[in-house]
Amino acid sequence: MESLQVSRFISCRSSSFSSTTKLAPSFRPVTQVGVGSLWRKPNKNGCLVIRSSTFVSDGGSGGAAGGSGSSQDGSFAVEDDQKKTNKHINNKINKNNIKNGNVNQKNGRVLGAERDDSGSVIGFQLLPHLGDNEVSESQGDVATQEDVSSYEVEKTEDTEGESKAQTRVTHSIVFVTSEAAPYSKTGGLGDVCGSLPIALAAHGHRVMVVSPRYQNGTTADQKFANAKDLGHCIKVYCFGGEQEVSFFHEYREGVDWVFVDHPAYHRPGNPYGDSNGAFGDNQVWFGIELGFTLLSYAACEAPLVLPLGGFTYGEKCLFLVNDWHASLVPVLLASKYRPYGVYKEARSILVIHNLSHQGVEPAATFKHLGLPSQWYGALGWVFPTWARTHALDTGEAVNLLKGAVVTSDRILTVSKGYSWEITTPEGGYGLHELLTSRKSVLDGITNGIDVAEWNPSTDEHIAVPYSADDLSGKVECKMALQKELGLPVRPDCPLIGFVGRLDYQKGIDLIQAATPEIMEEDVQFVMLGSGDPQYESWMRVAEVTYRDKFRGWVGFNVPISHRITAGCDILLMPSRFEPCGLNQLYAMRYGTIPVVHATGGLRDTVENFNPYAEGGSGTGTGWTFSPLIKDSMLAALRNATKTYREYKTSWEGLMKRCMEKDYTWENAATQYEQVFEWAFIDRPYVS
Ligand SMILES: Nc1ncnc2c1ncn2[C@@H]1O[C@H](COP(=O)(O)OP(=O)(O)O[C@H]2O[C@H](CO)[C@@H](O)[C@H](O)[C@H]2O)[C@@H](O)[C@H]1O
Repeated sequence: MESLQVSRFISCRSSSFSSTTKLAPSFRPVTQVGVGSLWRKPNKNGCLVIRSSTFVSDGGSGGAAGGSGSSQDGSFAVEDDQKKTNKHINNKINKNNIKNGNVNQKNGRVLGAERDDSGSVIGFQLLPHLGDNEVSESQGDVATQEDVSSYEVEKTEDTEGESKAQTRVTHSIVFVTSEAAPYSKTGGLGDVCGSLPIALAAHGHRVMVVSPRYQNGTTADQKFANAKDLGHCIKVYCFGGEQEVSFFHEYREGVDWVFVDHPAYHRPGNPYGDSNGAFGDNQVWFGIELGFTLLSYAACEAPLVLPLGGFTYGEKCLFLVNDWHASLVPVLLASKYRPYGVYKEARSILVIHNLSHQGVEPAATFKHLGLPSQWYGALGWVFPTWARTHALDTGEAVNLLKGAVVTSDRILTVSKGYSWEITTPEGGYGLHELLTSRKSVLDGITNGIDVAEWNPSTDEHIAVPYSADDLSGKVECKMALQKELGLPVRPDCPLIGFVGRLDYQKGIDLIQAATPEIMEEDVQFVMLGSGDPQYESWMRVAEVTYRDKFRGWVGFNVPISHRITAGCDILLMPSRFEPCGLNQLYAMRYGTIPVVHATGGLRDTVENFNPYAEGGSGTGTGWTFSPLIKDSMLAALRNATKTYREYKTSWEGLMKRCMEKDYTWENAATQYEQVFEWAFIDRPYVS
């Protein structure tokens, strides 16, 4: 089971549930979430009551899922309150329509909300009917966004130069992720969840990102300094007890960054492990399952209970569920919300950044997740016989990612190539048949990059700025890097780089095997990475062995990653599989030529160099090699270094073509929007 990076032997705790729904007496509002957790709002007595009367209890454990029979308790109060709220909003909109001369509201459309500087909604834009240019404005009370349809008017010019209004549907989007740059990035997932939300917000969507508030006692804690405690708690019943979770919030670049706070996120190390390795593997620390279970629960409640900028996101939202850490979200929607009339119109999209991590736990973990027992099948997973530890091992497990595969409305991967690979036995890590069964809702969208952060003409981390029009600064960046790393300063010597996690996925073993032969050439090689201690040690040894040619920087260092990207001539990525890959995109933007294994997103984004095309001026942006063996990698590297040395004009053409590629998030965000539309056209997959 080396390739399937799952842990199988995590200790479990007992669970108890409660459907207590009373508002805590303290100032901090506390919402309790257990079996039967539903959207609720205070009734006249200040109690939080839930819609289905069956679920209202006065505390204690054992609240069971039941039918939706009526009673004389608070459930009707909620419905009444809800109707009143809607009526109030409708009245408000009508009044403003009349005030603004738009009396024909019946045929009208409510457009996007208007916000003040802090992000609070201060009014809604109304359009009398689709295609009409007239837009009136209203000042409304705060409300949930679902109370209004979300449309935006864009003024565009048609071919005759006349301006005309177009409508664009906007959504309330909730990203759920274990990491987001700049707060908690450890890899590409953090990059994507730090940038895509901003790009979507710029398109007019209301966007929230829910991720943990990690505190590990280092200066990294400061990254959360601007996030303020919202003073709102929820209680979740899982892992054998009542877990109190609170929320912090920062509004930045048009996005609501919501951080879930709980002691499970307060410990040394990164989100997935400490110096002893990944938490799941060392069997010592169990907080990772608890932490990510709470993340999903909190993310489901956040749109309902957090009045961000004055009003909640409401039920009609779109959850973007990133990887296994957030995979309980669609399961919770299907098992604990929709059966009771909540989130009926919400949709969820599973975004797979890396299928090799699935969140697989012993079957006994299921009872700690707080899910109704009949939902075991959604998560249940059986290891193939060869992967079992002994003759009596039944191989039974729960697989969180599988839960999302079978309950989310759509599935996305981060490149088209990878979306196909995961439906094959080689790339599907045991889920290929399930993924194939959902092929009609499976798409791939290539990641974008943050072109502001990764811009060689403005990058503050590099020695000298440069651009495709003036490449002179690049060689100075190279010399500065050689100097900084204590390598001989040789501007003409090909400098090869690697940046990334030191992981089986990234083909470090191949680099290790090929290094003696690479070092026979007149080249220099720089590696930056952290991860598997075995590879970290090897890098240290290689640095000593090849003192004038090799540098291995062990650690996670963003400024150095920029300097390597700018200073190297060639970036090596022999990834075993690569869902998208960001470093080759950064490299291309910096005129650093990628040499990559032809897999997944690498094959989609790097075009093999053809010196004879276009009448000899050449096409392509790098070298792709296959199969993944040492000799084919070495051959590709030799082609690259030979071109660098002997065909300067071709090399410059390669650099310029790379630098002119468009990998902005703008492009990707537009494709995401198309998938959002498809998600809302279909009925919820599990309703
Ligand atoms: N030691 C170090 N110091 C500084 N920076 C470092 C670093 N190690 C890695 N990084 C940075 O972390 C990011 C890694 O991104 P990748 O896309 O290459 O890989 P990752 O496998 O983490 O992501 C997964 O998710 C992403 C996003 O979808 C997919 O592109 C990818 O294929 C998939 O495996 C880059 O920004 C890189 O510069």
